[in-house]
Amino acid sequence: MKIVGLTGGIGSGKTTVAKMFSELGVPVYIADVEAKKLTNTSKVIRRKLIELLGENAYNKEGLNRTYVADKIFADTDLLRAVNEIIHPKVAVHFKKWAAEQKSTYVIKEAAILFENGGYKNCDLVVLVTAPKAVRIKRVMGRDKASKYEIEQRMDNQWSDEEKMKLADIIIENIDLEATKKNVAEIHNSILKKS
Ligand SMILES: CC(C)(COP(=O)(O)OP(=O)(O)OC[C@H]1O[C@@H](n2cnc3c(N)ncnc32)[C@H](O)[C@@H]1O)[C@@H](O)C(=O)NCCC(=O)NCCS
Ligand SMILES: Nc1ncnc2c1ncn2[C@@H]1O[C@H](COP(=O)(O)OP(=O)(O)OP(=O)(O)O)[C@@H](O)[C@H]1O
Repeated sequence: MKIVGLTGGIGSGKTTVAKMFSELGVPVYIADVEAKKLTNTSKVIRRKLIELLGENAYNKEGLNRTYVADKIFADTDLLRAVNEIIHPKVAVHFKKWAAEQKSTYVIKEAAILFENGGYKNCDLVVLVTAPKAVRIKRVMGRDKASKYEIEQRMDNQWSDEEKMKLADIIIENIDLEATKKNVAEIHNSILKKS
């Protein structure tokens, strides 16, 4: 079974694209969603995050996302330390999940697949791109986040130019219908080569 990585910067549309693969019957693993679940279910992660960020890292609902985001996206060392706590656990969880799937290939969607080296465990990497200004507008519409908060996250992610050097396939996600057609073609091509 092949592992196809799917990545892209904040607001590029990778979750939208992941959904299109899912609609074609491909099992999709959304690393961000699973990472969030693990921050609330893993006692080890909880203990380490509290050690690193203080008691406020958690509240009654679980991970205090606003508090954590404010801290880590303004401090590269803290962000790296948080990634080092969470990402190895996600990698183990993904491996287990992938082993249970019965399909020619699976999609692993992750925002920072290149940045954390996760792409090395993929047979193929699909990169979703869109101009920065478009991405900012999309996320402002989706999350009610400020331009500053979005740019802070972008600064902690590689640029599209850097990612393009390592990607196998690039989807420029502007027009949704064109993207859907592109996804269907990529899907057929992966199936044909398998
Ligand atoms: C830091 C947290 C609490 C912020 O939560 P919040 O609801 O504000 O943002 P959300 O999770 O929806 O993320 C929105 C986007 O921010 C960017 N982003 C999130 N985490 C990271 C990261 N570690 N490094 C760079 N960019 C990131 C991504 O583009 C992501 O899609 C949350 O992202 C989290 O729990 N992160 C840990 C899991 C993780 O590392 N996920 C990212 C890739 S697997
Ligand atoms: N081609 C498109 N045209 C218009 N809106 C789009 C397009 N693609 C995605 N969107 C919208 O833009 C927003 C961001 O898309 P999506 O959540 O898929 O991005 P993402 O790359 O997963 O972002 P993040 O890294 O923040 O999780 C969503 O509200 C989505 O509906």
